[in-house]
Amino acid sequence: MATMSQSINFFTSSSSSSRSGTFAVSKPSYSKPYVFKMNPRILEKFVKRSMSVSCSDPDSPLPVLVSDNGTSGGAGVESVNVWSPIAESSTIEVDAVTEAEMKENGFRSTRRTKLVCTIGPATCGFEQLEALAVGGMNVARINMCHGTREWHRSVIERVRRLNEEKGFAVAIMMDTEGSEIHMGDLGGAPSAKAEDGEVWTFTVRALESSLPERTIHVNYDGFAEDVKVGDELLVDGGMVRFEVIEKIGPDVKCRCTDPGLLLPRANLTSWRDGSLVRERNAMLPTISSKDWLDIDFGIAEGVDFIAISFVKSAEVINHLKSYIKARSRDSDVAVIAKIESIDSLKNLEEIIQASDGVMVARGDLGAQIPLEQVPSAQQKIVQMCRQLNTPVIVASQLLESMIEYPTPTRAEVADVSEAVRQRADALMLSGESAMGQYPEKALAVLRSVSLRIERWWREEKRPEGMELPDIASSFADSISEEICNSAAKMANNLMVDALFVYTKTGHMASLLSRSRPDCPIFAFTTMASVRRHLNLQWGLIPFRLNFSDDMESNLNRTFSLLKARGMIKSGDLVIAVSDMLQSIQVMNVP
Ligand SMILES: Nc1ncnc2c1ncn2[C@@H]1O[C@H](COP(=O)(O)OP(=O)(O)OP(=O)(O)O)[C@@H](O)[C@H]1O
Ligand SMILES: CC(=O)C(=O)O
Ligand SMILES: [K+]
Ligand SMILES: [Mg+2]
Repeated sequence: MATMSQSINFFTSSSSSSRSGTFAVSKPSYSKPYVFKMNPRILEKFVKRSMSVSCSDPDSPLPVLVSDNGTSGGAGVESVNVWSPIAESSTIEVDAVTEAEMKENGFRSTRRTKLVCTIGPATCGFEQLEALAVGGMNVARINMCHGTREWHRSVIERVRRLNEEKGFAVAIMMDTEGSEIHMGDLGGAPSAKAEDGEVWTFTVRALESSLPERTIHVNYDGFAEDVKVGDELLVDGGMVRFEVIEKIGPDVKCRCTDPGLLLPRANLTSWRDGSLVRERNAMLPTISSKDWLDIDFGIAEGVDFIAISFVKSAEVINHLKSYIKARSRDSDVAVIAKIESIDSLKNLEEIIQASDGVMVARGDLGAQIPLEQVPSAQQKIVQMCRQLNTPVIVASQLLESMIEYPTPTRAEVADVSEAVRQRADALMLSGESAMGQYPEKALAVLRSVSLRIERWWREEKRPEGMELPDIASSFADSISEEICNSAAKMANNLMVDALFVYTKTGHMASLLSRSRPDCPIFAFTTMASVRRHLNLQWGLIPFRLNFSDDMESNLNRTFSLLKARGMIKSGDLVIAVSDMLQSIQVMNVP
């Protein structure tokens, strides 16, 4: 350790409410601030005189007590910058990766598109999760179709620990299984190959012992009654195809017409005369009894998002939202509607209105509508979500080949680019990160393609071309909406460096994000859970910060905190808005 010779500067602020005698210290190379405690009387004196103190004296008046790694510092510690003479709970929280990125490349070039990773056997260890967080994962998704309760709990626990220990704000999304019709788990085999012309039996029979050869269990009891001879049976939306040739009680004999690999629990759909068969299977509940148990589990574990598979109407979303409220009054679990059925496309607007977020679940969607209709459906959903201010995730097969290979195909890169160009809030990895061979590489591809396309968009100064309708439902909301629309427009016209928003609920931040401004949006919020929710939304850099109703002092404090950590500099032009004050402030960082 270097000997101590540099000075400590106190940045005082008029509103410093808690001169409790604890203040935080940071040095650029430490990811976490050091926290020192000192005699409140002495601190008060420093604060009053706004003075610089030299710590070179071993008998310095600073009785330094603790640092973040538990060792006690003291007069012998390395030189440090004291950036806030206030309680440690009032420091600013942002993850080390964002901070480092902002310092290195400037915050203008931070990534705007958010990234969701499905966690599975390839990524469930603590180090693997950390590598994903470092690689830019904003949301970790667990799919209740796979894995045990204990497994899910351990993943949630590790993500939580990662956030606590490393300062990330990775949100957790729990995805329900839904009443989809799928195959059994192939008796433990990782896959099975179906060859052209082979006859396979799909059965609803409860099989006690191991499965006979070329026999697949189907989870839906009505399967054998719903299908007819001549129907086409699609596995995973057409990865493998069969023709139904005979029905014998609970057994359905099928001949393979398109060979391929059958994966455990793969989804099944049947088609008749070019359309999806909708018999009794259309009556299955959106939320099954197993899903309700999983939802209870998710609420109890405090996940940030619950994604509902095969949503048909807004009703189920509203039903779940009131259930969540009833279960836990101050729960803020957000509900994501997965658009992956024909019915959801019919009721798209009401579903988007009712939901806190939407997922374009192209995997199953492509099994329910002809594949060539998926791109236009995606574009329509993304646009409508933006208009109604609902965050939207584009999911499935973005980099499918990277499950096996370390580089993506050109077509996959073009697909990712298109989703970024449509300005979706987030992109999602499924098998690529859950069970693929190159999860980190796949994430790196999403990251670099997003950054490149976003920059291209800004450099080309592409006109927005989207009218944003008024969405406010009250006069107060209208004011917020007008302020955010105008602030975003001003930010573009004045070419400001950043938008700042101080928001307790996150609503103002989402309204700014909706405008997709050229500059990044620094969203300051008091609650860690709001910070995690904002991590799903386009262009937001969420910070946790305790702030007051006094905007002037909030701004001064934020400037000091961010300047001291090298995240902004004097002269940067900023526009600030807040929940508390109905105004737009434009200023240079002092
Ligand atoms: N928890 C898990 N345990 C084991 N394998 C998993 C797990 N999560 C995902 N996988 C594997 O990764 C693949 C892709 O994951 P993904 O979540 O996209 O599932 P999916 O089965 O395609 O269903 P969905 O339509 O719900 O997305 C799965 O088919 C499965 O093989
Ligand atoms: C993600 C998902 O559920 C799908 O694409 O079907
Ligand atoms: K699912
Ligand atoms: Mg699906």
